[in-house]
Amino acid sequence: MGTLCHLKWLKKTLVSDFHTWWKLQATNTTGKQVPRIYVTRQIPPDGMKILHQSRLCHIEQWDSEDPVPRSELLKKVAGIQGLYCLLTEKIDAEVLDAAGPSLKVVSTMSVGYDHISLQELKKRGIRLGYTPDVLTEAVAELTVALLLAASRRLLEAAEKAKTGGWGTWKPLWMCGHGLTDSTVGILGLGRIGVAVATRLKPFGVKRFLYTDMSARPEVATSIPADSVTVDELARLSDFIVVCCALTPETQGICNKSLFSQMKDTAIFVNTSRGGVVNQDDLYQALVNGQIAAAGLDVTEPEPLPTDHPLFKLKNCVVLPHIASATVSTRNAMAALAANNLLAGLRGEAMEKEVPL
Ligand SMILES: O=C(O)C(=O)CO
Repeated sequence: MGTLCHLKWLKKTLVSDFHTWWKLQATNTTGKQVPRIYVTRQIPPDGMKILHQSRLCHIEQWDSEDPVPRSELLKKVAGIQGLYCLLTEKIDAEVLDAAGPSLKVVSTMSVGYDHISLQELKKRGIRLGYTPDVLTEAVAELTVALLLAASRRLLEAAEKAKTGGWGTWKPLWMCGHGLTDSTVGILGLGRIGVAVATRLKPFGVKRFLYTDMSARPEVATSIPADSVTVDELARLSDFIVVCCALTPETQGICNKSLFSQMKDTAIFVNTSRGGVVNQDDLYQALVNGQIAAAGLDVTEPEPLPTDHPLFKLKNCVVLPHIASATVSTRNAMAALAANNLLAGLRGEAMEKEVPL
C-alpha cells in the first residue's frame, strides 16, 4: 500500500471507530439509546451530579470557566436533545437551526432569559426551563450591599485610607446619603424587588414606591409600597433600585428623562440587566451632578471594557455581575437547571418552566 492509500485507510478506520465509540457513549447501561445533551460551561457540582446520576443522558460539556466560543457552540449542538446554557449564550434561530429538530429542551441556569429567543423556541416547540426563586435572597442581599457601597462611598473611602488620603477626621469629608427617613423607589416589584424592600425596611426607610407594568396590590401591601408612574418614581425617590427583567418594554427605560427628574442627592442602583439603562445618559447624570451616585452590578456589554468612562467616576461603583454569587445559591441554580432539563427530556412538568 502506498503512503497516500495508507493514510486514507487510517482516516477511514479512525472515523468509523469514532462513530462506534459515539454510539456506545450515547447508550446507557441497559444498552438503550439515551438523549444527548450539551452543557455550555463548567457548572457548580450539584448540577453536574444530578445530570450524571440520572443516567438519562449522554453529556457533552464545554469544560471551561469561560464561555464556549460561538463557532464551537454551533458545532456541538448539532443533533442534541437538550441544551443546558447560561446567560452568556445567545440562543437564537442560528443556534436552534444548528441543533436541528432533535432539540426538545433548553434549560438556562439563570432567572433572566433575555438571551433566549422565546419566539424561535415556540416556533420549534422547544420547552424552556429557568431558575427563579433560588437566587432571590442572594440578589437582594447584594443589591443592599451595592446600595450602601454607593450611597456611603465605601470604595472611595477605602481607597483613600489605603493610599494616604486619610488626613484626619474631618466633619465634611466623605459624607454620603443614608436610608433613614428616605423614600426608596423600586423599578420592577417582582420577587427580587420585594426581597430588596424587605431587607431595606429595617434601615428606617420612610416610604416605598414602585413602578411595574401593572399595579401589584397583593405584594405591594405586604411592604407596603405605593404604585407610581416612572416620572413620579424619579422625582420622589432618594434611592432608585432597578429589579425588573429586560424586555422590549424596559430596554433603556432608565434614560436622560428619568435621570434629569431625579434628585441631585439620589442614588441609582441596578442589579437586573445592563440593557435597562442608557449608560451614556447615566454617565452624563453622574458627571453633571444630576444624581449623587450609582451602583451597577450589570452593564452593557459585560464585561464592561476597563477603559469605559464609568470606571473613571468616583461616584459609580461597578461590580462584575455577582449578585447571585454565593456558593449555595449557584449550586441551587445549577441543580434546578439540571432538574428542569431532565424533566423536559422525560416529557414531564418542569419545576420552573417559562410558559411559551
Ligand atoms: O440568573 C440571572 O439571570 C442572573 O443574572 C444571575 O445572577
